[in-house]
Amino acid sequence: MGGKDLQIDRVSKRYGDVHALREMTFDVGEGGIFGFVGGNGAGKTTTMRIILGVLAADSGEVRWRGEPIGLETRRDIGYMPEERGLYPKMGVRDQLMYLARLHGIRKRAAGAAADEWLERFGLTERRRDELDDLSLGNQQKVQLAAALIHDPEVLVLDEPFSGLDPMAVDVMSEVLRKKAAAGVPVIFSSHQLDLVERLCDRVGIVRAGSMVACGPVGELRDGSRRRFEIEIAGGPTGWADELDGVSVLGASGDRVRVELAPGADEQAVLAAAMRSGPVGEFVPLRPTLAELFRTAVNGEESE
Ligand SMILES: Nc1ncnc2c1ncn2[C@@H]1O[C@H](COP(=O)(O)OP(=O)(O)OP(=O)(O)O)[C@@H](O)[C@H]1O
Repeated sequence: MGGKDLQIDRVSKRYGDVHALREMTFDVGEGGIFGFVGGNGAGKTTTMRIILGVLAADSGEVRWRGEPIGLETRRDIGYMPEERGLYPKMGVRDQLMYLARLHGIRKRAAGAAADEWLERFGLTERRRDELDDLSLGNQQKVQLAAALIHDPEVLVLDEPFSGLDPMAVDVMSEVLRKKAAAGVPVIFSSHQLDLVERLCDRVGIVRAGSMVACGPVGELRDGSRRRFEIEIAGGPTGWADELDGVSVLGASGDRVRVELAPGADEQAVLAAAMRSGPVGEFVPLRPTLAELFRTAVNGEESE
């Protein structure tokens, strides 16, 4: 996996009194899928628009492979804007071809690319239909095809999964995985946290225009806190109460849930458990992305 291909460096943006972005900072490397999550109005769309250059930042910089991103590179980005923006009354294949031609692709190659993407999204039968006549999910697939038609070097997708049925989600996920595997950095925003957790190797959680947590999903889940559930047959009580660096969160039956302070040794906890009786289970309790999200966005600690 490559270096920091796309860097968003301390980007700030105000709309009048609204401070939409405050020093937004993150990067996406070659072959990575980056999930951009945050509550409504957190600043995801604004960030994506600034990456694309459809909106100017007040300060900060977007860099592509170390250089400030310019018009040429921006042309190589595949963008799926939140407001979608295809032509509702134009035939599906015609508009894909038109967009490919705008990117300088010759007619024959543009036709072949349009046909290929329509085939991959299962829309070959609908190629002559107006976009308007397609279901929402199928329109969404055409939008993604439009972002992909010129074989972009980067993909920036604003909520590409919203409104898709599970089958369409699978098709879309597969396309993003393949693109990432071919070295194309992919950034997408979503409110579907289970999907983000499944698909992304890194996530960024945004609150009020800033990045509040960013990294591989596994690391964020491991790093936020260390909790364990321990089962000892016979359910002795109080065995964990006096251990250094250990708080007991609760107990029921044979099980005790504990949280370790930073630096506390989990092996010492295991040894203490084993002295108290036969240990059936010693299980790390890792928060889900949804729990991390709630903690990061609300500042509330979830059990
Ligand atoms: N054109 C605009 N004029 C004024 N304020 C704006 C404009 N566009 C966005 N904002 C404000 O900037 C902030 C960030 O909005 P943005 O659309 O980037 O959030 P988002 O994370 O994409 O939200 P959502 O998940 O709801 O799509 C919000 O407070 C929003 O109201």
